[in-house]
Amino acid sequence: MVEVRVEQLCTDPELYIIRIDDGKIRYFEATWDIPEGITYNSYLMKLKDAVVLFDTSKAEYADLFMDALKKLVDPKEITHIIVHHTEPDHSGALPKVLEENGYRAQLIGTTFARNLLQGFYGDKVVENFKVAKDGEEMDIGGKTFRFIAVPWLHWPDTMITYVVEDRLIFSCDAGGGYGIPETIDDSDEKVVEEYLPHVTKYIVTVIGHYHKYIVQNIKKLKELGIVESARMILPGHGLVWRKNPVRIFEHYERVGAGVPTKDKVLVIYDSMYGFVERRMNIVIDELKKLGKNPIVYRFTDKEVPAVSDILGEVPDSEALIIGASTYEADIHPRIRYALFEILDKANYEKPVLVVGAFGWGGVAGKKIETLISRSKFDLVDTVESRGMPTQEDEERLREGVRKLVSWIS
Ligand SMILES: Cc1cc2nc3c(=O)[nH]c(=O)nc-3n(C[C@H](O)[C@H](O)[C@H](O)COP(=O)(O)O)c2cc1C
Repeated sequence: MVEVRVEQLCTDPELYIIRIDDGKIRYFEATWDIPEGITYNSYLMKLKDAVVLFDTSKAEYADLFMDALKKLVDPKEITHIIVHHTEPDHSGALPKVLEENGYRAQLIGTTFARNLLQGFYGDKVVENFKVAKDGEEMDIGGKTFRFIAVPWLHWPDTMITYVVEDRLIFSCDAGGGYGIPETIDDSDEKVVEEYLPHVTKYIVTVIGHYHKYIVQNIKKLKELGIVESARMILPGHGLVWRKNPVRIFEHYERVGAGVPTKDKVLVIYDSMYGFVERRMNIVIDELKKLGKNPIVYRFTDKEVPAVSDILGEVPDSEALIIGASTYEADIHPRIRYALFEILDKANYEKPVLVVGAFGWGGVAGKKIETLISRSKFDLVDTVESRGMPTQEDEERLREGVRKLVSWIS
């Protein structure tokens, strides 16, 4: 189901959110399973002699968006449209808004944003585009709007807006998450607790490839002194942060840095006929004996977990154990894909134990070893053997887990 929510966030300045709750989407960016859905947040600020729109929505929901917008303002009255990020989940409805606005509004964004919009929607859309330089300030409707570039959060075009007098941070993708929270803001702790894992999953799947920029850009914002004193952080997805605005960026920092949750070990494996699974049961048993908390994802002939969920588990794991069978002289395809995405999106300095099973010649273990050695992960050991695990295999597997655990502590 798709719904639109419009709420006034504050009276001074007069600020509204237009939130499209997309419960229809299944695969964000045509890749990431999100049964939890997503919201696209746009904001409207009415000032003395200016009406400012911050981002829009997806093209698919342009009519829904326009109907909601028209309840707040005549589109012709919009004087400025701030484009923080041009990915079409935020810019898709822009051509429609401009059409109904009669192309009167000035667009504000980075040079990259200008070029991307032109590529997506043509020349007319960028006819009245003002390029904002990093740190540049503009007086709009009697308020100081400061534009701060945050490249790679999540594209090269991305910037945030800080409204100086009101200490408001419009952060677009930075500070966003998957899910359709019941509330608009972070006032309900239960809602926040349920939402934060969706934020982690969003960070890894969407921005994970650039996760070093998360830490860098949030450091930059902190050094500018705008985070600690922010009255609200208003992202392009998910909750608005006003009870505790710093919390969302602290969460982003923790995910970006891969800060572990004590004792959490992520265990991923495939098993076609149960041989890898027998090994993983030994591994899980040993982990539990050592007081660890294994979080297990298995690919079998009955279960196929979403890789997006697996990715969301990586940043706060202390370590990973990957089990794979050899499949046509390669890594089993499900683990190959999951591993490829982990190494691309969730590449952290964390120890890894590799477990393998084969029929006639082990290849998966060696291939995983090579991939791990080229990543930030640290290979602790590879325990690979043929068919049914023997007593000796069991001892090697338990020893491998002990090595992994001593690596963590
Ligand atoms: C389609 C298929 C391809 C396989 N390819 C290989 C291979 O190239 N080399 C090999 O040593 N074993 C191969 N095997 C055997 C498996 O690696 C072996 O049976 C392993 O123990 C499977 O563990 P599992 O039942 O937990 O998946 C293959 C098995 C299947 C079903």
